[in-house]
Amino acid sequence: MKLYSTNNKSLKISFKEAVFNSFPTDKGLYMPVKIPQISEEFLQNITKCSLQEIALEAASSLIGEDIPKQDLKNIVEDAINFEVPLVSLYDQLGVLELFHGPSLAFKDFGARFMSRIMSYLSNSKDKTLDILVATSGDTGGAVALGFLGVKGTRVTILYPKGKVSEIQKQQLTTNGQNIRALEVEGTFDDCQAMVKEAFNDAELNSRFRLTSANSINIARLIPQTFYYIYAYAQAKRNNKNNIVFVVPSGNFGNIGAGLLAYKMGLPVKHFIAATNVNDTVPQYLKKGLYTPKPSIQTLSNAMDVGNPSNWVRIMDLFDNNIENIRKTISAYSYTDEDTLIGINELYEKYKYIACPHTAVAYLAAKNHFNPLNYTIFLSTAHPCKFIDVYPKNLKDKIEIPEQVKQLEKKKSLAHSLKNNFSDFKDFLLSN
Ligand SMILES: Cc1ncc(COP(=O)(O)O)c(C=O)c1O
Ligand SMILES: N[C@@H](CCOP(=O)(O)O)C(=O)O
Repeated sequence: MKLYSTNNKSLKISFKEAVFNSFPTDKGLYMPVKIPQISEEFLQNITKCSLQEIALEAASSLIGEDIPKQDLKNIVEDAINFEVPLVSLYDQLGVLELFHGPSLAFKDFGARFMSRIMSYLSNSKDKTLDILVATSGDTGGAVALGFLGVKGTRVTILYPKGKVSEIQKQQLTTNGQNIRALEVEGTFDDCQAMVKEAFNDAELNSRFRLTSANSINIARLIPQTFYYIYAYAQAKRNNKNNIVFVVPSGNFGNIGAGLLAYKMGLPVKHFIAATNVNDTVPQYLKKGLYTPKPSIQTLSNAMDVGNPSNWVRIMDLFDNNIENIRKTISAYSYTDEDTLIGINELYEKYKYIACPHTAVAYLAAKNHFNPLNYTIFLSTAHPCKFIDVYPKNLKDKIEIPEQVKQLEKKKSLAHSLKNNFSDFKDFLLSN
C-alpha cells in the first residue's frame, strides 16, 4: 500500500511509514494512492461470508503486500473477535451495533487492529513507541485497552476536563502500566491541536518515537471499513436493497471509513452524517463555507468536535468538489433536546435503548426516510457509558456489563494539564 498526503499528492510513502509517522509534516492526512476494488465475485458471495472473512478481504486488498495474508489473518482474527449484529427495528430500518467490544464503543475496531499492526511492524530493537491520543470520550478508552501491557509502547491520552462521562473517565484514567492520562483544561479540539503540534515539534521528535492512535492514523480507518461491508452482507442476507448508512459523526473518521468502502465499490445508495450542535459539516454542505468553530458541550459528548480531522480525507475522496459530495452525503444536526426525544422515541416505539450518539443518528434516519431504501443507523456505544443522560425509567433498564462494574473499584491516575502546548511538551520531556 502506498500513500500520499492530501496536501502533497506527489509524495509516496509506505504503509509502515504512515502507521508510525501518522501525521504528515505538511499537515495533510495520508490517503491510499490507489483504492482497490472489491471484486464482483466477492460481492456475489458476500452473504456467505463471516465478519472475519470480510475483514481479511478488505484489509488485504487495502494493505496489499506489506503484510503477508496469513499474518494479516491472524491479526484480524485476534483483533475483531466480537459480534456486530444488525438489529432490525422494522422492515426498512436497522441498527448496526458496534459496541460489543471490550471498551463498549465502535473504537475497539480501530484500536485493537492498530495495536496489533503496530506490534507486528515494530522491531524489537526500536525505541519505545510513544502513542499520543486526544479523546472526547471513547477513543481514549479503546486505545488504552488495545495497548495495555503491549511491550515497547507507551500511551499518553489527553481528554477535556469535565467533558467526558464518568465511565469514560474511569476507562481512561484507571489503567496504569504503560497508559498515562492527562486531564486538560480545555476542549477536545484543544487536546487534538496539542497532539498535532507535538508531531511537528523537532525536539519532541528527536527525543521520542511519536505516533498517533487517533483516526488521523490510516491504521484506524482500515478496520472501520470492515463493519460497513459486513452490514451490507447482513442486509443482503435479508434481501434488502438501496442501503443508506446513517453515521453519528464528530471527527468524521467513522463515516470516512464508510466512504472509503464505498469508493472500493461497496454498493451503498447514500450516506448521512448526523451531528449534534457541533455542526461544522452540515453547515458546510448547506452553505458551501467550511468554518470550524470551538466545540460546544453536549449530551453526545464524543461528537463534540468543532474542527473534524477527517473532513480533508472526505474532501479528497470526492476530488474536493462539494457538488460530488452532496450527491453522496447528506448531513443533519440536532440539539440535546432533540437527542432526548430520539432516545425516548426509540424506547417507546421499539423498546430499544440507544446511547445519545446513536439517538442523533436515529433522528437523521427519520429525517431522510424513504420507504424504497433500507436505512441502517450505526449504534456507536453502549448506553451504560452515558447513564446520567437517561430518565429514571430507562436508567433502571440499562444493563451494566461486568467490566464496567470492575472500573468503580479502581483508582483514577490522571495528571492535570493547562491548555497550552508548552506545558504538554514539558510533561512529555520530564516524564
Ligand atoms: C459513541 C461515539 N459515537 C460517534 C462518534 C463520532 O465518530 P467520529 O469521530 O469517527 O465521527 C464517537 C467518537 O468518535 C463516539 O465515541
Ligand atoms: N469522538 C472521538 C474523538 C477522537 O476521534 P478519533 O476517531 O479521531 O480518534 C473520541 O471518542 O475520542
